Amino acid sequence: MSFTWSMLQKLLGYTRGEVDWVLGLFLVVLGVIRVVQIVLRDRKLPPGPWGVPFLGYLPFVKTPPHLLFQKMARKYGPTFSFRFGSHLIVVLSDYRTIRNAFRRECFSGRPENEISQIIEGFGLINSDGKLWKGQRKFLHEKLRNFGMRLMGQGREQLEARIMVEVDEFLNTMLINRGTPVNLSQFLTVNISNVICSLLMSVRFSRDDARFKKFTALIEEGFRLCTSTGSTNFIPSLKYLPEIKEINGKIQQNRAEMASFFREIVEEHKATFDPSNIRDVVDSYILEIETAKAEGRDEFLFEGKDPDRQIYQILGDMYSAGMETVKTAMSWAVLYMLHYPEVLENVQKELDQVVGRERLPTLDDMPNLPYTEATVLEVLRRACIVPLGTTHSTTKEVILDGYVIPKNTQVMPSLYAVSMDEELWEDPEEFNPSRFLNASGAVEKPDFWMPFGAGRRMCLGDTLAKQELYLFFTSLVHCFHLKQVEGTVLPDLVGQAAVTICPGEYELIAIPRNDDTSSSKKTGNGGDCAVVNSSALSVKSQALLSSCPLLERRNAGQH
Ligand code: HEM
Repeated sequence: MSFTWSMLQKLLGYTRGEVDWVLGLFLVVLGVIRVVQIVLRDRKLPPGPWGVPFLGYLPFVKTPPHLLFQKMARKYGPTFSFRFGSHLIVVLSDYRTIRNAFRRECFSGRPENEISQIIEGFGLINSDGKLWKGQRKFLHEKLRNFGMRLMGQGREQLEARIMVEVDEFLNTMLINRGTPVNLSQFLTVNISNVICSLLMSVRFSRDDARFKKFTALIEEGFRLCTSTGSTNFIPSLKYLPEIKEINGKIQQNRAEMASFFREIVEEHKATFDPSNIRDVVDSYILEIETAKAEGRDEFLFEGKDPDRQIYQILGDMYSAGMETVKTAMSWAVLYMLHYPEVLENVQKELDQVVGRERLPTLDDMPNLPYTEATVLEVLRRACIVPLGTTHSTTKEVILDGYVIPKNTQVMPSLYAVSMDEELWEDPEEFNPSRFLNASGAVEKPDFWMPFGAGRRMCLGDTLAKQELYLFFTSLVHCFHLKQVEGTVLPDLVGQAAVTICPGEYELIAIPRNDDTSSSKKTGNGGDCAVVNSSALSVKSQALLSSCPLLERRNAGQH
């Protein structure tokens, strides 16, 4: 150091004190220029709090982020910004702004972070650009072919698939009638089976060791990724030994998931018949073959390993489509226990429209406005995915007069929208009638958006709505639902992570036909004409026998 000083002194012909002074001034000027640059740049950003150097606003996050962001929107306005570590975050809380922004391609990127580096751009949820666009279009089209559509041909195919699981779920409830049950545990296998059968023609039984392993891996994956969330904002944390260890476990967890999916894909390849496309895996195998034959495999996967892409798609669709629907169902039942008068109204409507001899179908939905409104209200009030997914800007953009730089993380505060007092009267209140107009028909406003909006809106919203409707209506049509005496129900605030889940609870289900004279004996020794609907069994059997993969696992060979 002293060598540098003396060199400088000699070179410039100044004294030591003068060099110190000039250098000091130079550093101050640099500092001032940087501050002015930041102020000028940030002046065009949406307003927001400052935070502290290096960590930004992270140390101030003491409440669940969706609640904090709702408060911040009241203080800074519906579009605000702050820094988490080195990342600039913009939160949108106004439904018009969310819709306007997310319909633009420049808001459809995904942030670069630890997880995206591990995933390496595979799959759908964490990919972006041309690859994401191609995958989303392809999956959207294939899922529609498998009946994921609101109207028209093919819808009954998906309905039959869901009803196979509803049937089994109701029978499990029947076996356990009159005793306290944890609904969420019973739902896991049947909701998993809907998405697994659609994706890869796999159905598990509750006690299947592979199912237990599979769900344990998914749950562990979620937990591990959440525990390293801070590295997404402060990347240097990844060098800490604990974080290194967790990242190693994430890699190991992913390798085990990949070997599970590899087995499924190899089995599909061995039994593949292009004239009988059974599921999403078959659709991919066919598309890859065709693309290769036509020399356009580059277009489909941008040169990436096609099998790895299928594994990631299966993992993405399963993790996005299983926990969310199960959580929505658990909320729906918890709301019914908190609001028994709503449950009674739903049951009355079902009795009048559907009758006591069969289960509700999708075709009944237009004639069940109060029931449909109840499902809409559960999705609004529970707001299962409170902050949607994090988007990223692919270039500098102007939104509502603000300049948002490239690579800014943009979060939709769906929770703030569903609890906005200017949009909803008494938003805290659970009130299905808010979705009914003066003539009693369902009216769904533009600001009902539990599935997000725009280009990256939920890909499974139709399936989710149909599953929720069929599981929920079938359950309440067949059973009285009661709180277990001497227990306290969980509150309606829930526990927040990526999704908001209700606390654990048990309930007692009593078959509704127990108290009518039209009871029939079921194979399980319970009394419930509706659960024993023979029309349902015919549909379910037809679906099961149409696909040997489904039939085999159902017969318990795995
Ligand atoms: C009640 C159930 C569900 C809710 C509340 C829900 C909600 C959401 C939300 C809010 C987003 C993010 C939208 C955004 O940030 O712009 C999303 C994305 C997504 N959802 Fe769902 N979802 C549900 C069920 C499902 C199901 C059943 C599937 C699959 C079959 C699914 C597949 C996806 C996928 C793949 C994405 C990411 C789309 C992309 O990145 O392009 N979701 N969902």
